[in-house]
Amino acid sequence: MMPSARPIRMNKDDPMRPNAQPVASHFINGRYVEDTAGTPIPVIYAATGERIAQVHAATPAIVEEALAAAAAGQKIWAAMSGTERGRVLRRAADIIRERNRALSELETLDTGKPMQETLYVDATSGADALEYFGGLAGSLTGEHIPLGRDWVYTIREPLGVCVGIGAWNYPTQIACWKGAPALACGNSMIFKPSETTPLCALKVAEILHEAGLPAGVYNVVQGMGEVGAALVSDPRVAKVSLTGSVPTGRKVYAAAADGMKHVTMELGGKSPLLIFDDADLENAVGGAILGNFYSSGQVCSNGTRVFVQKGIKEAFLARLKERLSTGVVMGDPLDEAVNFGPMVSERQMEIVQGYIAKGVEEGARLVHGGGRAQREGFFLEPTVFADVTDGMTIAREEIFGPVMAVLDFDTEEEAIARANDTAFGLSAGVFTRDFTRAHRVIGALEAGSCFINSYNDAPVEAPFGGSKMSGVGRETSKEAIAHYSQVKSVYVRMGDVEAPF
Ligand SMILES: NC(=O)c1ccc[n+]([C@@H]2O[C@H](COP(=O)([O-])OP(=O)(O)OC[C@H]3O[C@@H](n4cnc5c(N)ncnc54)[C@H](O)[C@@H]3O)[C@@H](O)[C@H]2O)c1
Repeated sequence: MMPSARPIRMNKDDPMRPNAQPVASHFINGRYVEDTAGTPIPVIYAATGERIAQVHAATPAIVEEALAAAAAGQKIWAAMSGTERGRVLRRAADIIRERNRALSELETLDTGKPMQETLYVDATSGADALEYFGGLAGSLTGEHIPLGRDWVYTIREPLGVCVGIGAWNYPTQIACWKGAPALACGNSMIFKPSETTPLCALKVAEILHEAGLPAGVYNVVQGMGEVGAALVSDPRVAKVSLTGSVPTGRKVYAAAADGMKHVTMELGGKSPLLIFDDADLENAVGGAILGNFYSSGQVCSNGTRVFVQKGIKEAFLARLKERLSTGVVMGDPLDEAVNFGPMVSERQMEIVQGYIAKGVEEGARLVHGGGRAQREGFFLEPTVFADVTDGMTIAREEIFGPVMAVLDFDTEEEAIARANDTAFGLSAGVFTRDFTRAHRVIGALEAGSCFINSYNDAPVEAPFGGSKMSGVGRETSKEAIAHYSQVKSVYVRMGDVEAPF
């Protein structure tokens, strides 16, 4: 058992670099906990390939400790008023904002994403979620349904112990997007971060407890798939929220179904971005850059199939190439001048390199990038393929890297049909100056999170999530409340019971 709160220590060998090594691997029942019998998980800084920390996967004893703590903590938490719960969440949001720089540095070390992103997006959006759901916590009420003399009232109740399982691209945000609505509703949470990025969620847990969260209400355990699977199948768990790939989603959904548990599935995508001839060229190019190269392309909602109408195609490609040639600054992501970081891991880099090779092999025209950057770490160049056709592998499978596929189209109807010809349905975007068309096209696209003349905005006030194979349920916004609570309905008879005999 270790002390529960401390700032990120500076590295003794390099005083300019924060020390990534956490106090211990897990955070359970309000404190850091270690069990070195668990499989070691190295934390690799993607910009250099060096090992910067190590944690241990949870042993069965750690999983049991977390489940017992979450079950006990949930009872205490649910007995508090919504306003009291909300106050804790809002206080945690304030602490996160005060420590934004240190938390952003940790996010950069965990993921390799540039400080230019992490300073403004990661801890900040986590704080937004805690603040937003903290604000809602006091108003999560049922309703009164009059039935003549009788009446029904409903009570919005927590589900119980919730399990959150994270992907590696937004470790702080995912820990908060799942934790904040769960806790606002009176649930407890056990969060298992991705084994690739185990550091940030520990800080979220630490800060929540510093803000007054009762012990056991938000716990973090480390581990690979089997730790996630052990949590999902435990009968004490009422709900599972996964952010991950479709193959993992299938497994987790099936395991949750066995215990009839609630699920939220935030899975992968191969989203279409439609650019019409009349679009503002600069904004369309900007949208395509945001939707393909932010976080080095490691964003689930990315618009990686960029359908460009033939009349604007050459101008679009020329301007895109120009902006990529002059604007990309690669380097140590801790340097705030850098705007393009590495792949999260060597493995992810190799997966993306495999897709680039496939693109070339299947006849797509490489118009920019395509190679590994000549530097240490797992950097790939931002890559653009033109003349991509619908059947090519790079147009069908999620790549999760900085690879844009540009496809041509003639008519609106054709673009919609081709955009929808995918098993995924996470996001979709349209760039046009014709607003009637914009709304008509978005209305016809099969996707959960859509954009008009913009791409990849994710404010906490708006629902986020996918349709088709991209997922079930919604995160963020008031919609998330329905996925972390259940309604009890109570019939109240004011007169006598009329029984048949
Ligand atoms: N829709 C979204 O909100 C969203 C956001 C980010 C990432 N993603 C998706 O996540 C994927 C990339 O992340 P990843 O490579 O970490 O995904 P992944 O599916 O490999 O792993 C996700 C998480 O599931 C865990 N896991 C693996 N097998 C499990 C099992 N059998 N039971 C329980 N847990 C298990 C992993 O340890 C990890 O924590 C991409 O497909 C991306 O699109 C989706």
